[in-house]
Amino acid sequence: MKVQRNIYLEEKPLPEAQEGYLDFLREKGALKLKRLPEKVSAEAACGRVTAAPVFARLSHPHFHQAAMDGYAVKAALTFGASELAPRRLKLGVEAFPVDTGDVLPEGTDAVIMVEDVHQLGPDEIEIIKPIFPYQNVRVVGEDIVATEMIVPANHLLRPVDIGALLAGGVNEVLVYPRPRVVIIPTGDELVPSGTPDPAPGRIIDFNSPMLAELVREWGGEPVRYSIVPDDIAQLEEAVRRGLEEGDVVVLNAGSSAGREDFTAPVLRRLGEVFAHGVAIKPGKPVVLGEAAGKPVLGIPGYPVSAVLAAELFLRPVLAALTGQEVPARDKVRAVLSRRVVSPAGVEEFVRVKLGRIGERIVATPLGRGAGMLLTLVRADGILRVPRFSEGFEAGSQVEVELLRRLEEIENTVVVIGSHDLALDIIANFLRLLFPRASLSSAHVGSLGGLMALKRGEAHLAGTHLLDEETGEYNVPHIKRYLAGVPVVLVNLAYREQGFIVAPGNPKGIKDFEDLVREDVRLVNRQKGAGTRVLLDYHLRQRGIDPRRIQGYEREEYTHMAVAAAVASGVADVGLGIRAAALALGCDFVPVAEERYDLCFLRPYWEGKVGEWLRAVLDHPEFRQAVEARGGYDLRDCGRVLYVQEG
Ligand SMILES: Nc1nc2c(c(=O)[nH]1)N[C@H]1C(S)=C(S)[C@@H](COP(=O)(O)OP(=O)(O)OC[C@H]3O[C@@H](n4cnc5c(N)ncnc54)[C@H](O)[C@@H]3O)O[C@H]1N2
Ligand code: MOO
Repeated sequence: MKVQRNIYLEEKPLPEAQEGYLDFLREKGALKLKRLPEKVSAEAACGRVTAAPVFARLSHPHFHQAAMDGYAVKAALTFGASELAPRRLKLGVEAFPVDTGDVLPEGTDAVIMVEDVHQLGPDEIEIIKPIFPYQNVRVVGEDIVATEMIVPANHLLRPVDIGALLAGGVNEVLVYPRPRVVIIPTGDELVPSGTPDPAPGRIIDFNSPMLAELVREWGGEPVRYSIVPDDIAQLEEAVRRGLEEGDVVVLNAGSSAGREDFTAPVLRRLGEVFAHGVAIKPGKPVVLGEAAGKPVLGIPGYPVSAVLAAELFLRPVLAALTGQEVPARDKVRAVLSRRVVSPAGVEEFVRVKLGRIGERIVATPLGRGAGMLLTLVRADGILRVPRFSEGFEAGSQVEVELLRRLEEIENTVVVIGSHDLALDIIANFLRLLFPRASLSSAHVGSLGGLMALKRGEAHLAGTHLLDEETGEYNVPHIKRYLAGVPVVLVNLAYREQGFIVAPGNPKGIKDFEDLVREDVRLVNRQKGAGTRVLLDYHLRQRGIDPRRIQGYEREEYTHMAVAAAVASGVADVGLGIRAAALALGCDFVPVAEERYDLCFLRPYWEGKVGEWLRAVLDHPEFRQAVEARGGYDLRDCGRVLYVQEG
């Protein structure tokens, strides 16, 4: 393949970029470590990769060993023994007591198990069947024969390998040095991780520690440099030093097209750029190059892009430097719960949550932003949308690469619906009480949750939907939207809803009438959210036209997002729960008590999911933890409020 150079923010297809980069590095002699293999003690060699085959120095066992407790004998003496003609053997002359692992005494070649022997007296035993030569004996080299190869070159040493090396008398082993990866964080805005309260505009350098741990996980030795400002001369200096000290140099950020994105220019000065820009999302502006015979990579700054680009490009380089290949991830077939639209022309990596609902594994896409690291923390798998696809429809069968073991996914409780802080507390107690269980929650509003139940995409939904006609919570909506679906409705809590306002309530907001004031900006919840229904209900009762409210169109998906908008001054008021206001230091003006319930699909309430959740809801410490958040009343927590037949 012809190597293309110096193309600025091109969009190389992924397979071409991955294979092409390794070919490019190979041609440049940059896929070979410049440091020589080193000898390390076998005991400390786990996780290292052998640079040469390892041959046994000793046999194991290295002497004939008794394999059983009993008497060592010369087998020939026992031939012909039977019940009718028992054979007597003189102790210390013909038979010698031995224990498992003992050296076989001179002149003997078999061991009679102690169970097969009659002790006739202190000096004599009797047997009633013969024994064959080498029966119950571990002969020299039974396990390992001296000179035999224990492991080949390019072998990643595991605990069993270490055992075998030591058994074979090999105490030192020649391994590749761990590829030393110099990580250079760049950017004027960065402050070192651990900085307690970064000023606005300052960003904690959390990528370097994260990339360092990935490097370690992939068998490399990370070397973290301190933050380099956006200055081309200083960056060049850092890269030069990195090329001297390291086997691979990774620059983190400055890879895109911004005014201060110097990675590619520096690399062009010191070496060669193979690609700048790959048709992937996230991770597009990755820079792949070489300088001084060593791989140099520019990893984008957004954290999800950084992890993905490192996985796709750095990991294979580290593997190749020690003769390894990157293991493929396991895959699972899943049904997509929501539509995924993706731009054609790039291969997109969509993070998904997975859960088993009945017969199917359901995949729910998580947030797509390249800066949303928590989505990667919560992801169970990655759905790849191919380059020339525009995405997948809801309900389609897709293949998902697993980030967690399938067993964990089988034990995941899937909650979809309205957001409540108590769900996080449930997740925590679930883990404490049942270590193999976990809870995954997606926030799509109360109505969205009921619809997800109807489609069989969750075990349960969190819901607080007020019926405007009857003033009753949840049951009328369940009858309307889940007719014919067997469900069990269980109370989680009553909670206070009210106005979340800035500390001290500077705008003096007391009632819904205040929302139409000119100096008041609202932050709203999305349509279908129970809190939105509550707001609209009160507005209608008072005959207030929502169009008169500033910010009515501005929608957020969680109570915490509403509180954050108020706390940051983007809005003056939002309707939400007291706990969210307290959590972000806002003030709270209560307006209503509402009922927040959990609606289970009945088979899951009756199965292990219900068993787990009943244990959590009944747990006194769980109740205390929820009440401590403020604004919750758990008087009916765990009570079944409504059962619907199928
Ligand atoms: N005009 C264009 N702008 C951008 C493009 C583009 O193609 N044209 N690509 C976008 C994409 S996609 C990505 S990804 C980013 C990549 O940006 P850079 O690699 O140049 O990184 P920065 O701009 O310096 O930072 C982006 C972002 O990441 C944060 N960051 C950087 N380093 C760290 C670190 N060590 N720890 C934590 N966070 C870090 C940084 O503060 C920014 O928020 O460019 C888009 N723009
Ligand atoms: O492609 Mo960038 O890497 O999405 O955020």
